[in-house]
Amino acid sequence: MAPKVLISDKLSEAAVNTFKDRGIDVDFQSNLGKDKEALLAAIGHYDGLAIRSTTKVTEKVIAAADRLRVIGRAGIGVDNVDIANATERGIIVMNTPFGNAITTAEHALAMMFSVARQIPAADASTQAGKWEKSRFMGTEVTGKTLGLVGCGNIGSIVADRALGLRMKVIAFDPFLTPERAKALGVEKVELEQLLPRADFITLHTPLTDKTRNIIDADALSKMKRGAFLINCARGGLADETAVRAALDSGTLGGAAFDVFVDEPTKDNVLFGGLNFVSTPHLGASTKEAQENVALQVAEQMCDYLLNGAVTNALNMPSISADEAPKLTPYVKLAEQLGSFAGQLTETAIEGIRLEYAGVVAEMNTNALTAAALTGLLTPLLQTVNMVSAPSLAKNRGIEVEEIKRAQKGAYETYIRLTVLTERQERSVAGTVFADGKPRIIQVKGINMEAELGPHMLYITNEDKPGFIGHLGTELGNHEVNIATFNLGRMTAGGDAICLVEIDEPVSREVMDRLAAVSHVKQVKSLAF
Ligand SMILES: NC(=O)c1ccc[n+]([C@@H]2O[C@H](COP(=O)([O-])OP(=O)(O)OC[C@H]3O[C@@H](n4cnc5c(N)ncnc54)[C@H](O)[C@@H]3O)[C@@H](O)[C@H]2O)c1
Ligand SMILES: O=C(O)[C@H](O)COP(=O)(O)O
Repeated sequence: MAPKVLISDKLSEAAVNTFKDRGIDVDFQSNLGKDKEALLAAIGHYDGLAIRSTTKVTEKVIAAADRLRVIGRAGIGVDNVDIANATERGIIVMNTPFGNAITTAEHALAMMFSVARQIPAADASTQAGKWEKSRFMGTEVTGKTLGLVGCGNIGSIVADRALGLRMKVIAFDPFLTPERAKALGVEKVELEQLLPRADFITLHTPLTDKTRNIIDADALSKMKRGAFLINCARGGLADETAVRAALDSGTLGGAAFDVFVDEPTKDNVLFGGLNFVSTPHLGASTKEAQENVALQVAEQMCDYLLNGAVTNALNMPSISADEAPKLTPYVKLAEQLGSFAGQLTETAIEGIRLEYAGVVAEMNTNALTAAALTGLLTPLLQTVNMVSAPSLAKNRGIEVEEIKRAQKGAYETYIRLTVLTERQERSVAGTVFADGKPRIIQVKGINMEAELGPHMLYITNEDKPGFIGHLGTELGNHEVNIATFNLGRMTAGGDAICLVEIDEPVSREVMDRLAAVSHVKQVKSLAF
């Protein structure tokens, strides 16, 4: 029986034709995604679900999706899909990371011109029969400074176009290397420098714990008076109430938002604000982009449903069926090493070195390097997987070096990952034990044997008596349960590292208490 796909959002007909041409049964119900009950009733009949951002693929939908094998997002953001649940159910979630980037960058620029020249208000006034020529005094963009917050796919296209408009472009993006910034023709700056310098600020980051409300009342107060703010990325990057206050007070000369905290938004605090321009999440809505993403997602879904090939999956490494059983624990190890190093690195990464020793050196190290890059980039990029990680790293100017050694050390086989930044080199190494579970065996040259759990504390300290007791008491006092505790030290009384697995993440307050424990140099919470 041919696989059956449901399209539950407004996708280009190009997707329907692709599915049909490749022999897949397709139901195109473009409004089904808006009707939760109807979606729940229907989903059990399909092997594939193709969506945009309207359909919410919740735990409930996934539970009802008995046959579902693949969810294809025709677009970039997958915030509307419960990926953890899909993964648990063995359902692949794939997206099309580049298909609508140009179109969205163009929308951000359209929004910039809209606020610079107050076009929507001038249009409404003119069509109302008024001729308010003196009311609408605009701002020329030539020679002005555009501040990008986020300089990935879309941000870098915005930068390119803005340079063509003879703007000066500055960018805040912790993952942007100086070389990449130079190649793009943008000046890499810190957020604190960007805020007071930019005449226009445009947001192009994913919504993460670090970027939520990145433009809050404090950030707005540091901006140039009368500057303009554009958000065509994700609702929640800017605090809507604070932006409204800044429009009312004149701190902001205007703001243009395509995306909102709650969507669809019918009654928003920003509506009616002075020189506030809005569009209903239209960033990706051009015929060209919609055709790109629809065609791409349909091809990817067909490849998977018909041949088992995996492209742009967010929750599955691309490994062939033969290799899978041997490689899987090492993929997990490589991803953990990357994630560990990525979470410890706070400056731009210039390169990484992967050393494969022993039996792992004979395996598909390309897949393992891709897994390490996935772990490394995941804290910063919205959608990264083993397929996209190597090219994303390359685009960002991250050099990747692989060294393979046949000889064994103390361990039969191990992987060491070294991150190279402007300031330093930092290594972390691990192995896979006979139980198939990865272990960390060395951090910054200090030996230890630690299994990584979902919530970890990484502590660097001086190896001095009393430290463990003090730390344990502090954790106990705050009801933090320790699952595992691992210590390693360079020399007796010298630098030491402590990796603690805890049952729940700890609060900022507890982190501050731990940082104050005697002999502690640094405390970080890590998530895996
Ligand atoms: N409005 C729309 O219709 C529309 C369309 C497409 C994409 N988007 C959204 O646009 C955003 C950007 O998409 P993209 O494809 O360019 O993503 P991307 O992953 O290519 O780029 C995101 C960039 O943000 C940077 N970043 C991450 N954390 C940061 C932080 N704390 N501070 C500063 N920079 C940080 C990353 O280093 C990366 O370079 C996403 O939120 C995406 O969902 C919106
Ligand atoms: O993440 C995306 O690709 C955009 O937000 C576009 O969303 P849409 O497909 O619902 O227009």
